Amino acid sequence: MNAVTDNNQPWSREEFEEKLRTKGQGYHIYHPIHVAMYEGKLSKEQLQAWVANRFYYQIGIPLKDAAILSNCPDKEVRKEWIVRITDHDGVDGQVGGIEAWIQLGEAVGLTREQVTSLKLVSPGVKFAVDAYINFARQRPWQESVCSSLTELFAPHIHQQRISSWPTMYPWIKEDGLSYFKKRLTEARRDVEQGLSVTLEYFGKSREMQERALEILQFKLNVLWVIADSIMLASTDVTTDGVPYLRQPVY
Ligand SMILES: O=C(O)c1cc(C(=O)O)c2c(n1)C(=O)C(=O)c1cc(C(=O)O)[nH]c1-2
Repeated sequence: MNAVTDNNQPWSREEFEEKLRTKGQGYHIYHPIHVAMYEGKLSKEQLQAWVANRFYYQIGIPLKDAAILSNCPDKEVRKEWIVRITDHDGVDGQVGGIEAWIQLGEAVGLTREQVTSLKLVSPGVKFAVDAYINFARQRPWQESVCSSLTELFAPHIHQQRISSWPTMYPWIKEDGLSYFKKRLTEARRDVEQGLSVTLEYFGKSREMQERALEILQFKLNVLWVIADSIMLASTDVTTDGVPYLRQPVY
């Protein structure tokens, strides 16, 4: 077998999964705002800005999942995928992720209105989240499933917050952490489904496997830009003595 043919061989299922997992090196857990958050270095105002901005991602996720459902003709996949929407919206009297996030907002000292009005959301966060939703509207459903695979890395960052916040930010009410606790189990289940679709669908050729890695990189970029935008919006920057306007005026 010559080198050219060799390069075009698909990776084995295990190798392909390993390549996807290695992408975790670019996860937003390593973004300066998340490192500072973990180390207890954020001010109350910065944490509030993070929670208020991230709310836009939280409400975008069910829209993204509804777009995936609308593109997916496979009933068995839809039956499993639909749970992601009820996880966030709530069902049968149970608090969903969106409500739990609003409660997180209240636990860090924001009002419900401050969170849900979206007045504190920066333009960069809107662009990034909208790009993720639009990707799911426009691309084949298997590509959108692949883009959700940053969830492979999410339990680690959620666990970090559960362990560090009570010590680093004792002023945050303890029940504010319930969103992250709830996601620990949900994300593990989601990842099993997302990974099996991705390994199967993109596993057919090296070209498709490489496409899957590109898609995962796109999603890592979405998360990174969200973090960049929040950091900029919550940091005092001065140009020539003129303070940077932290919140856009609509
Ligand atoms: O707090 C985080 O850092 C974080 C990251 C991610 C992610 O990696 O996309 C998700 C979540 N949280 C999350 O709570 C969540 O429900 C979620 C759904 C998805 C998705 O792409 O479908 N990602 C994430």
